[in-house]
Amino acid sequence: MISGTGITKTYRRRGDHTGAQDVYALRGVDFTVPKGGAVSFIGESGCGKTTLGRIVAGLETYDSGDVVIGGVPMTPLRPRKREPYFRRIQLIHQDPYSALNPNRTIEQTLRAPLALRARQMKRPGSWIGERAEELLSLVGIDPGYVLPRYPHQLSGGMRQRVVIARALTVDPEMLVADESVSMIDVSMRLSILALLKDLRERLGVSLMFITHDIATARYIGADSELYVLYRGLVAERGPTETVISGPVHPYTQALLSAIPVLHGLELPGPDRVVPTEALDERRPDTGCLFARRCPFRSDRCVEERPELAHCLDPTHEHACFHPHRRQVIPVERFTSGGPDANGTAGTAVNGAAGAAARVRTTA
Ligand SMILES: Nc1ncnc2c1ncn2[C@@H]1O[C@H](COP(=O)(O)OP(=O)(O)OP(=O)(O)O)[C@@H](O)[C@H]1O
Repeated sequence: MISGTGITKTYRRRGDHTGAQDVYALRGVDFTVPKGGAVSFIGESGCGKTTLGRIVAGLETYDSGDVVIGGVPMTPLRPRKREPYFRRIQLIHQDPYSALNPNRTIEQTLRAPLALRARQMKRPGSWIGERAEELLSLVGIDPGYVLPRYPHQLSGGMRQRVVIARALTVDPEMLVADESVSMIDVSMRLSILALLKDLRERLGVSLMFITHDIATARYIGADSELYVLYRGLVAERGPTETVISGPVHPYTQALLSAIPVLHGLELPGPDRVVPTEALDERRPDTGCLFARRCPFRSDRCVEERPELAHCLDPTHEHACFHPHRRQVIPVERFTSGGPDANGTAGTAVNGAAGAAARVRTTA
């Protein structure tokens, strides 16, 4: 199990004309990824998703809180002692092209980490080549074709599979997929998501999915958990289907209503939620961070910050003083008819969101 408690991260910037600049990227995030489980983090740009993923993968420092890997808290450990733990968590970058060294063939790319692994596991040299082929087959590409080639000779989808194969060289406990399908051709997206889902089932590897796309979060597993991040805090969390079908926090409702195939919230209606705001993360706001955009705002929201609290279902939590339960009515087809602009695979992925197409007030 991998968890985080109270993780905060503030980027210190040198001041511009407005003075001192601290950017509050994470303001105290708790999460748990069970062994073999899948957890998605969604939220709009700048809410801290990537920062959290990088912290969990050991690639970014944090100010306070802790990351606990297999029961071992990382904060008290010296950086060198943390390394073997963080190696169990592998980040899959959103851009498979920049993630691979253009001057190395795929064989060279895989050999380096596998040689290290062979030493750790006391395997003979012949194991390295065999394992490289095995891993490429596992991610669904022909080793004979791919091994001698350079990244630029492969399609984006193939490159992303190579990146996943490289992540698997260390036998990770968890993969952190940060918008891992956002930069590849839409026709390949669904197959990469299917691959990650398949790896979870076959290898028991946990998945931490970072995305702005609720449909991607939904696709990755019916048993997964969804965390909705807003300005560095968890606004709502719970089983993915529960959150999508009964969003409680007004921000989650606004996110759902923003999906193009949705009809929007009937009450209060997306027009009553201020849809965008030039986020200024340099202000240490008091009260609820969503208050300025929220149609349900009260004086208490402005003065006091809501903590996560249980909904009726104890696995479902929200940070709102005025939770309004709404229910999503699944629809079978797009009402607009025909595939969307994303093409066939995009339709399939977004089709999952299409099922969450109407939201109505139940309480
Ligand atoms: N290296 C950095 N220096 C200063 N500020 C940073 C740095 N990295 C991120 N930030 C700021 O921290 C906040 C959170 O950024 P982060 O990239 O984690 O958000 P995100 O939700 O992943 O956004 P996106 O979906 O656009 O990638 C943003 O306000 C961002 O501008």
